[in-house]
Amino acid sequence: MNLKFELANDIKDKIKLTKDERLYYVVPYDINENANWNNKSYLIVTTKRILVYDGEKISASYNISDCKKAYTKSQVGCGMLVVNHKGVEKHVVSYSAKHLSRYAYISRGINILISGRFEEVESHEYEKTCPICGRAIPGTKTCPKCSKQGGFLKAFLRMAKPYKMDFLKIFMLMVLVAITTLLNPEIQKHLINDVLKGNGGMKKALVYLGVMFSLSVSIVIINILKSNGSTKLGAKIAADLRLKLFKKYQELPISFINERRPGELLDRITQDTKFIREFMEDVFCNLFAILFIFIWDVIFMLVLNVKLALLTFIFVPVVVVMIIGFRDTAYRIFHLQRRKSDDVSSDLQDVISGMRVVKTYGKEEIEAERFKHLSSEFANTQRKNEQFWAIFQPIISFLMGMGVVIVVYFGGNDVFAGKMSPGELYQFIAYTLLLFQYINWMSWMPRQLTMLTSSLERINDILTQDVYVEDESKVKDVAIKGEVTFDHATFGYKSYQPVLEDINVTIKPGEMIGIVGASGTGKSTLINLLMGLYEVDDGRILIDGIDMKDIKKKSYHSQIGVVLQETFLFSGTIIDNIRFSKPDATYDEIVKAAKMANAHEFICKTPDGYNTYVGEKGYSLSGGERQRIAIARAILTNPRLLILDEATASLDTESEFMIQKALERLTNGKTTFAIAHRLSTLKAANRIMVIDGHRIAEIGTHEELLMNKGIYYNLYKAQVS
Ligand SMILES: Nc1ncnc2c1ncn2[C@@H]1O[C@H](COP(=O)(O)OP(=O)(O)OP(=O)(O)O)[C@@H](O)[C@H]1O
Repeated sequence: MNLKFELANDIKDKIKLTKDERLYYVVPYDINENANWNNKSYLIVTTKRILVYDGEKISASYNISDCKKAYTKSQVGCGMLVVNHKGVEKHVVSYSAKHLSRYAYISRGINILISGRFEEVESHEYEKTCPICGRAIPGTKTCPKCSKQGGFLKAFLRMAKPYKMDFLKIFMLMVLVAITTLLNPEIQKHLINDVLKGNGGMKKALVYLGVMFSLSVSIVIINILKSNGSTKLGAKIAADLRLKLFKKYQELPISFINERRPGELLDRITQDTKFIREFMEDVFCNLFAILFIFIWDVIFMLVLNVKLALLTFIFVPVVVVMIIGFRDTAYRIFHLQRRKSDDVSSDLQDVISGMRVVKTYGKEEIEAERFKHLSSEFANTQRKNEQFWAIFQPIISFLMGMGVVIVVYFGGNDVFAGKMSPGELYQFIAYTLLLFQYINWMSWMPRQLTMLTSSLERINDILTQDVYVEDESKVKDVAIKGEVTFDHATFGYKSYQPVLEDINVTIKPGEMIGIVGASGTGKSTLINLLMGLYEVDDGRILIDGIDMKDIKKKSYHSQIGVVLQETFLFSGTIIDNIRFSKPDATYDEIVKAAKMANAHEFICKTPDGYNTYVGEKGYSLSGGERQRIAIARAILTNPRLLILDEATASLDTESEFMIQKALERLTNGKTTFAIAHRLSTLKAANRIMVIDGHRIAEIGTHEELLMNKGIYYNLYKAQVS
């Protein structure tokens, strides 16, 4: 997200930077003091001042040294930046919702300057609206309308690069097809002129027929080889793209995955790669052969009879203009169709994974109705798309076909006038028919290319996303002892909405800390940060005094264990699921872990013991059983840091007892973060941390917090009574 827009020179002159003053942020604001839309107005932040440029003049200026704090206020569809200037809250600028994130960064940047530091804030978020056309960007990194110019060929070449040799082989076969195809009319001319006009005998005729036969057989053989090669190449490219996308999904930050709908991500792997494969099989394998034939065909026609050739091409410019004219419409409809397809896939995915809830509440009909609506919207766009091509393509074929009529009429006249031999006219008509046969094929090209462009764009949107790559020279393997420090840690899922602010706490190695607080206060967020799923926006998380960012992710994750309320089991056997945390664990290690997790007994009672297949999400196991598998998973890696998120919530007393016992074994001597709503489950905790109002509201032992008579005391009282 751009935080430093380019300023015109006349505005720069008005800022009048002093000698040691630097320009840090320049961002537009679009609502003026009368609540009207505003253009070309900027908020400018230098190392010393906050300036407001209202489109004509610098209308306000605040010295940073006089400010205490900057913050943003979100309102419906808009927001405002406020600074505390000389003790008075000053409204600096207002902006529409599209700038909410941008101003969150700016207020953070101003606060850093207020605190006397000079780090510049950067934003890795993408723009939500296109800076060129101003439209909302619909689920892709760049605006589909503005990005498509010139980008397609590059994207295609980038995709094709690893398969150079395969492309070359197919290309050679295409050239062979073209040569053999173009030779046929030449032989036919000789057959008519040399043999049929009475100059040659049966022997000569048989020779020509033999050559024609051999050419036809060669065309068939080369075509088979070519189609085979293209099919293989198409399947190979599609498989490679699927794998690349899959790997990329795993590398992308969880925030990116959360922002996209599952169906949309799924469609890019299944549908878009399928379009590319189909393009390779149906279009690409003929593309160059046809272009080659086309060019030579035109040359032959011009050599044979220039006048006739030019008359044949009379409609070509009309067709080209039509194709260019309708390119944008075709592109837009295709993009819409792909998005509607995403909607259908996402809804289907939602309903299938939430089928239990749907059935429990008897909402099958409502869901079917919703699906029907989405499906018919998709069908409508698909219909519009097909209708468009159903009209467009025959018009193009018709226009091009008119050329044959012209050839027959004018060519016939030339033969009658003795300017052309019948063989030459036959050859010319053969070339014209060939030309129109391929033009007809090419009239499908805009459609195929639009499909390919749209799919390539959606695939590239994912593949070109920036991912955080560890700098091998900076990160290191660390044997964790277990001290965890939150040092002024601040984080929000949305940059303008902090969930946790200025968290400061140190947890000693082996300490168990309970995390409590009302629902939605940020308990899970705290452990999400600790699990490395998100990075803090400000401040640091230190593990044994080392910034988490400087520890190799693989090394860190191999030393943490997690037991969450909802245990996700992959489709596979129980043993596979336990082994997930440590793929090289031996059978004995797994059984030992399962015994410690109080899981061995129930596993032995399942039909195939450790080899029992647990279906998708492990539905065939009870909540308590799944939980114990998760504990066994955690035990297996002997983690130094343990994260328990309501591990015993919603379990019956017996299960809870079994799990408590297993957890006691697991947590022994390990730094443990345990979230709990039922405070009784935190008896073993050394300290308890209460989160409220984005911050740590209270921290201490159970007894200390009770004596405080604060939030914890009230929560405890409410639960006991
Ligand atoms: N992936 C997400 N994207 C955006 N906002 C989120 C996300 N996850 C949580 N939030 C928001 O962050 C806030 C804190 O959520 P969090 O899950 O950390 O609360 P919690 O204290 O664990 O709640 P609970 O006790 O109900 O589980 C909530 O307002 C929630 O809506």
